[in-house]
Amino acid sequence: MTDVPISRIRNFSIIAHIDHGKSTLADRLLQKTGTVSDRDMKAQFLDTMDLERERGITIKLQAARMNYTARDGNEYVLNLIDTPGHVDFSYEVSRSLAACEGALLVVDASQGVEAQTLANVYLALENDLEIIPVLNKIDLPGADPDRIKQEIEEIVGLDCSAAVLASAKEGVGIEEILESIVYLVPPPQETLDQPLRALIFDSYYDSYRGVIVYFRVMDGRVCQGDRVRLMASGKEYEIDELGVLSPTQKPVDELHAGEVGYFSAAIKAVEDARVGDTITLVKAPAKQALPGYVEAKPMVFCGLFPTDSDQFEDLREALDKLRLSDAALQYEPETSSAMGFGFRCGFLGLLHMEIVQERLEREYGLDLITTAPSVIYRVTKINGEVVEIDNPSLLPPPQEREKIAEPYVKVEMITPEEFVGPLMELAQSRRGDFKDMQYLTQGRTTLVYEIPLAEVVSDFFDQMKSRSRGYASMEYQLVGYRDNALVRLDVLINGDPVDSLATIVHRDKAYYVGRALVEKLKELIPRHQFKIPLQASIGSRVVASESIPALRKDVLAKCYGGDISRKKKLLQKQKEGKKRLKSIGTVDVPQSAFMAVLRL
Ligand SMILES: Nc1nc2c(ncn2[C@@H]2O[C@H](COP(=O)(O)OP(=O)(O)OP(=O)(O)O)[C@@H](O)[C@H]2O)c(=O)[nH]1
Repeated sequence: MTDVPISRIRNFSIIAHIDHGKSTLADRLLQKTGTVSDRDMKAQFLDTMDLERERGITIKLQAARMNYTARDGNEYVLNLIDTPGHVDFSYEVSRSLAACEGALLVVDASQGVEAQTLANVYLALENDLEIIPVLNKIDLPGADPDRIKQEIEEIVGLDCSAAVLASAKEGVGIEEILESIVYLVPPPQETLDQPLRALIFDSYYDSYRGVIVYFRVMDGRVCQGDRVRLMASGKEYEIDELGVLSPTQKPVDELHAGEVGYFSAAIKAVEDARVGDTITLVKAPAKQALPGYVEAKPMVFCGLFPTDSDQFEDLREALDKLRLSDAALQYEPETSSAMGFGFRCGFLGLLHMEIVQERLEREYGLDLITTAPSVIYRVTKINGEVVEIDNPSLLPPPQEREKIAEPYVKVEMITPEEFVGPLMELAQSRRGDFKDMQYLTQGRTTLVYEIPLAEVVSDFFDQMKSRSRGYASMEYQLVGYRDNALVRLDVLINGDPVDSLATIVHRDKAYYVGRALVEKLKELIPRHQFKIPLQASIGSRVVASESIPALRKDVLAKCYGGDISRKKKLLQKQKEGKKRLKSIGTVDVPQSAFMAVLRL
């Protein structure tokens, strides 16, 4: 593949808000360049994971190499590097953008700029990319490209005179987009003579070949069979297979500066070849790694417990396997007096957490109880020691604590004007500090707040969507830690403290949260044959209490008459209903109770 001159290579990615048409556009580009024949065109080629397709979101980024003969008669190689569309994965987005010289900014011409779009445009600008605005969905009756152009110019400060009007669905404007990429996106730099440096922008685990690493060669060249070193991990490997993605894997002998490809090298787990790491040659190593490598750090934690304690080892195996393909997933064994043996797991964010839970249940057939998500608190003890706590039940007792700090995020929301009131109310009810408000075009507004992360990881996103009837979008980033008057709220069921229901809350909200929590639990825990007291307490002080009255439930009561098979069916049904219950002392508590604290 080295016959491609660097001047004819273009590396680009697509930035878009969810549903603005990124995948549809990528499909069209692959079709138009003949990279994928129409016959092979599976809808949305770039999203391969089942889960992604079902949820319609892009989680893992991938790449595709296209050959395009431009109007100037020359043949170009266009590498499309896909980016994940969710804030949890913004580090991966930034690395894939670092592998490009340009980006298509796809905006739905009937909807306009959204928070996610903005966040990714800023990442692209930080990486000095040439940005080409594309106004998609111009076939829609509500499309108003001129207004959206103006909006992009005002908000992003991007010249939209060369913006392309397109309909990915109907194949309009596709050639213009390809021509813009050729003419506007700069070619990679000529750095063939320098020692090899290649940037890993993605990797995935293949059970037969080990980890497959996707990379962009920044300097020098790499050949099949070369011995390479990953500069951050320090590990060395011999390349088994080197190739390009067209878009399926196709082996080649060599890749040089500017090119995008993959290699496999019997790498056992993705954590050995992390996104952002630099590949160099063992025999002629580069002096300095490429900038920007960071190890992804989990922000959200929760406990995962098998409903059936016999499944503990299965859960461990499943987590070990998932970890091979997900370097950001962290876990360690946790023992809870209420839930037994399980794992405390760390995730990049809420979506990441949901994806992992769903995969564990779906792909590994596990039946799990999940505790409410928590963040990392920084506790300064009286003796001056600072400890980080990701599990409320491990908070040192009050007499040992001097102060507790919690992480804050800057939340940026974009919303139609009429929802500004409800959204401000929401942010304030979540202890948010107002920072900024700006009017955009056409009655839309940006709202900026600093809010404790703990308040955002509960159902903030869902609330924002429901209060804005789905129209608002948001984005957040960590801004640091702040001391607050925080306390641990314990929950006692039938007199037993349930460690997995403990939460850390602001002192001013403790009474309210405690009250709401016991009321919710009363609703969620089924009646038993005895009365169950429910209490919320701070230390030994009970702040709220309720009780679930006793009930004698005889499912066979309705079944007078002697139909034995019907009786059996009812008993079986009752047994099934008991799955996903956890016995706390003598009380069966359903999964929903552990998440109750989220929905207060
Ligand atoms: N009318 C119209 N619909 C389009 C156009 N492009 C995409 N769509 C539709 O918009 C929806 C979202 O398109 P996708 O391509 O999945 O959007 P996406 O940006 O890839 O979404 P994520 O993968 O979730 O980030 C789909 O139902 C598409 O059929 C277009 O030009 N016109």
